[in-house]
Amino acid sequence: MTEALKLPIIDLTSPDRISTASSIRQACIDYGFFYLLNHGIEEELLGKVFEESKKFFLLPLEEKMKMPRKEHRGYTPLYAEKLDPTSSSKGDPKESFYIGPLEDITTPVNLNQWPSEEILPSWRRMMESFYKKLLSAGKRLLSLIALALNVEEDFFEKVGALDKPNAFLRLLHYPGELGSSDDEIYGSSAHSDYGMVTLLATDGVQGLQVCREKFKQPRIWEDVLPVDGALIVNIGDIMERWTNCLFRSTLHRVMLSGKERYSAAFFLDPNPDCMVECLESCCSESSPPRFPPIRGGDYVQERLRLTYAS
Ligand SMILES: O=C(O)CCC(=O)C(=O)O
Ligand SMILES: [Fe+2]
Repeated sequence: MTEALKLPIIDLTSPDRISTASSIRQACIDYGFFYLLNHGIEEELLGKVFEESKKFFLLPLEEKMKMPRKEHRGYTPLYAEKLDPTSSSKGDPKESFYIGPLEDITTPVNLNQWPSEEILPSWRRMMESFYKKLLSAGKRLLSLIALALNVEEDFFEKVGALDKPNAFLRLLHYPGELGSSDDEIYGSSAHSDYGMVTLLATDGVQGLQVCREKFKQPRIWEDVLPVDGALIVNIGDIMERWTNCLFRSTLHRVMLSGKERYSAAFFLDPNPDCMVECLESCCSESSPPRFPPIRGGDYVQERLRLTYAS
């Protein structure tokens, strides 16, 4: 049995930033998840993004396989990824498409791959516009998160996290038909996200679940229902490290229901060279740093290597 969780709702445009920051702090301590309203992504754009996403995933496999995931950009077919590396399944039954930074960070050429304009004419323009708006919402949110952590609101800029952040937009498609093995009910198996924050849009089909106590057995899973007009935001492992586990990077998964599902996750990771080191406001003599400092890029790289290992 699962219960639906009543997550806090945060308004990105609220003029009372101090009270918003305080609500964010509580949400990140209690759940590591919240809903975000007034994020600046119009419903019309979101509708078009899902339409275009659907068109892409409907292409023949051989067309999609012309852009296999390379440098973490492009298409991943069904079962390519196993988010829970301890699971015995052959991989997660979902397909996806990754779009990386529009402005490249370490290379002179942009590494993104795009479907041909002849096949999907407005696809690239639409996804680029979506990416930019998500990045802008993410940056505004991080200034509130900084306030929530009792540091200056431009903290994440000052430490270099937001100077060309390593942000990835991932379009996801979960199939409508259920597979034959027991493991195939998990469209995304249990995992936490790797970066600072994730902003998630869904097509309204239910499936996301969270487990608030990741170290407790048996695990208790609660549904996160879609809320009209809201993005679902969650804290990632890098933020958990920064905050010495004050903010939780909560375990989550997607259950397949037999109903096709589309979603789009925006993983806002810091610039790879940014050092992630316990905030002074999150440690004390009685609560020393739990993790050594690490380069953001090294941390994320290792996590990705594990999920795409087999
Ligand atoms: O599709 C979803 O609702 C969530 C996907 C997810 O958690 C992920 O890709 O990290
Ligand atoms: Fe996730």
